[in-house]
Amino acid sequence: MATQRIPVILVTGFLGSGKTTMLNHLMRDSADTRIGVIVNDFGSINIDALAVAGQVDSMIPIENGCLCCAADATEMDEMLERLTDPELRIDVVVIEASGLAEPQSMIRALLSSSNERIVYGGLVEVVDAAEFPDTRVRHPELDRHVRAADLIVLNKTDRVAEGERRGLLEALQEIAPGAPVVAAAHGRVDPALLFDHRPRETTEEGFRQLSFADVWADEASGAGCGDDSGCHGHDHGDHLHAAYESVEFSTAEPLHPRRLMDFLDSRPVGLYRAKGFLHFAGAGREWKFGLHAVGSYLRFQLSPWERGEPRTTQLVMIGTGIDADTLTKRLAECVAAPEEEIDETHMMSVLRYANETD
Ligand SMILES: Nc1nc2c(ncn2[C@@H]2O[C@H](COP(=O)(O)OP(=O)(O)OP(=O)(O)O)[C@@H](O)[C@H]2O)c(=O)[nH]1
Repeated sequence: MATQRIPVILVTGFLGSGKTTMLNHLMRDSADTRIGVIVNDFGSINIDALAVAGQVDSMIPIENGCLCCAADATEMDEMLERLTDPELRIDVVVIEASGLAEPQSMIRALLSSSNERIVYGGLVEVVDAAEFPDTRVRHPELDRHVRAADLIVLNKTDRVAEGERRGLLEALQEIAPGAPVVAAAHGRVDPALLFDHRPRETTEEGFRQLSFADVWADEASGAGCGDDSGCHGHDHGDHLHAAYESVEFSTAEPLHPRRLMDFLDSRPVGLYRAKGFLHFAGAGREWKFGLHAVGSYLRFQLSPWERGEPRTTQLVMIGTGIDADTLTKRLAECVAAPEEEIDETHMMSVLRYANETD
């Protein structure tokens, strides 16, 4: 009897669009499905892996670099080999790409995989409804990413008015005619949209998966990677991540809430994305503050520290033209001195941005 192949679904989308949030939702809503996850983060501290840990059946984190460039077919195969080990009984594999990944390169690596236990399950592109119009101006190549998608998730619709939402849906239809688009808030999409995906079939609605030939055609038009990193066709100049850099900061010393807020309020324009966990001194010390900044958006998600969990601050900042030394120095200045008195009023500016967990 032929064994069922395991679908491998790619989740892409620009920095902070809501990929991890959607992944966590899928985990929570698919208790009957065993999901294997590959999480790729841009930076050596894998915040996304920390954010989905504990909810998945098996996970391989990949840090420090972009999977779309690191992964030639062999490397991707090694990761999939581990996740599709029959003993793990995984039903579906989801790869969360970094927010700067090149979808076509990843599709190509999957389509050329020699792993006979898998089948390419399609590309889901998450679009940030609040940021997309501006991001698209800065990065016109995002249109190409949207066109590569088998399913487009217009996320964060809670952050835009009804008229804007309609305009965005129309814009996405124009970019990718016929592609299915689903509007969502907090990544809450029906898991059946992903797992019952049949991207190899063409339907009347024009739902169609990119073929290997399409991907190579994109290569020829300049959408792929350079040869020197296991990619083919041209250089990395037009990859989103070519223009971006990441800076990491960690410390076991607690932070002063007001100084940290001063830092965030005056963060450099080029610093588009910041994420991680914060450990504050004083009134906030019992809480772990998840930090998310996307463009001008800022949110903290509070959760209690787990028993025995080391209380540390771990931050990843991603942007263009950011100066690592300056950022590191400014963050080091946010560390609270032992003799400093920190009371509840110092926490007020932080708590204004606090949210319940998604
Ligand atoms: N208001 C609102 N916030 C959202 C929604 N989806 C995600 N967020 C928030 O947006 C921030 C970024 O979400 P993530 O899921 O980490 O985004 P990501 O695409 O995984 O980010 P990167 O991996 O850095 O590219 C977090 O603060 C989320 O809580 C949404 O639909 N509405």
